[in-house]
Amino acid sequence: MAVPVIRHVRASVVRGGGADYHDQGADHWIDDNISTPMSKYPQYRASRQSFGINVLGTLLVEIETDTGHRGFAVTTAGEPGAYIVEKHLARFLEGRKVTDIELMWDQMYNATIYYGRRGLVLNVISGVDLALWDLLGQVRQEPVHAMIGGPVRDEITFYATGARPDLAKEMGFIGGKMPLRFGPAQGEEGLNEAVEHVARMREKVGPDFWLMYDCWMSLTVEYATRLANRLDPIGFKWIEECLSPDDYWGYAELRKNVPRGMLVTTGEHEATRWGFRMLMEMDCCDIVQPDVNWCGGLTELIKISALADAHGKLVVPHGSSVYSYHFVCTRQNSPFAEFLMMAPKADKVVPMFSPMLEGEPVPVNGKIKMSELDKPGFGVTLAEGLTLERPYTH
Ligand SMILES: C[C@H](O)[C@H](O)CC(=O)C(=O)O
Ligand SMILES: [Mg+2]
Repeated sequence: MAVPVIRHVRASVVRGGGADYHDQGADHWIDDNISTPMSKYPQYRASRQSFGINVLGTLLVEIETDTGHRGFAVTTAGEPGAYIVEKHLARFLEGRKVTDIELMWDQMYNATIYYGRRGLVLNVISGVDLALWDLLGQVRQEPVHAMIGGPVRDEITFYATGARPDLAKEMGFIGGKMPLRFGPAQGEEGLNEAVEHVARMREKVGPDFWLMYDCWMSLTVEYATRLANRLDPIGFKWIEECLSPDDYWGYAELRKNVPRGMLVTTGEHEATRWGFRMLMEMDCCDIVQPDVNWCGGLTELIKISALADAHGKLVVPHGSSVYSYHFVCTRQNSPFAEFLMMAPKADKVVPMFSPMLEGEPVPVNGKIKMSELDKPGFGVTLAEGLTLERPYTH
């Protein structure tokens, strides 16, 4: 059988939620007084949108073959991402067989290395890579999970990230990860409030439900160590992304400092096998959290995961909806997954990439059954009625 050849690559921008899940309206828990590296500036403390967390928006990558097959994916990269796809990366796809994914990845990475390696460029490469996997699934009429080894369990178990772990418990999740609202910018009073908040939540959820803090790169080693020690007696599962992703040395120190049994997690803003190699060889954390939308896509996540397995680390990907679900179900060292609560008050389950995807599965009683993922590619289509803008062509 002749292998279909890629004919067209298109990149568009979509605003309002979707893969850029920080691009929400007013009064959303995800933008309400969260400790960040910008919290030291009072004018940027109350809202992450005030310093531009949502400037990029969602990038949509669509790929079409000479046989009329189509694949697509969304990621966070917006208009600059669209430029990179159209003006730079499309050349490595058009004319290639749909099965040449490894080769296309290698060319995209090496051709952008002089201005890329991580951040925006890797978000874009991830988006293209995921669209290629979706396309291959459409051509073969197979789910992505089946093409990367197949499921190792019947369902995926989730913890929830959001402002209301107490409600997440009622919805069947195994744990609740809260945004840290008070960090070094609020001094001792902030630290006390952060600890008291967990104590109040522990009262509501009982002794066994996991509680975690997402510190979104906003702490110092000294502050994170004190916070971890104060939280330990309350029962605390993990402390996440306490430091800048560049501070591998700080993470290594923090991991030694935290109380025995408390986990240190990080990696959502790390990219490629080489970035994760640093985290693992320096023993920076217990769980790595690559975001398949940002770390280099599925092609790279498979390598990161193998590296993590060899280092005895769990891989619990950050967010990323179906792109993460199709991976997590295939790996023994990814025993559970994250679900980001995108309802503004975190009081109900809505699809993580709302309102962009049709057919996006959601956890029911904290679980998604494998049968939900048994559709070609990533099993989703673009929602109807979206406003797509294609700012560049090639
Ligand atoms: C809640 C966090 O600040 C961030 O918005 C999401 C994240 O880091 C995570 O889900 O993990
Ligand atoms: Mg996080």
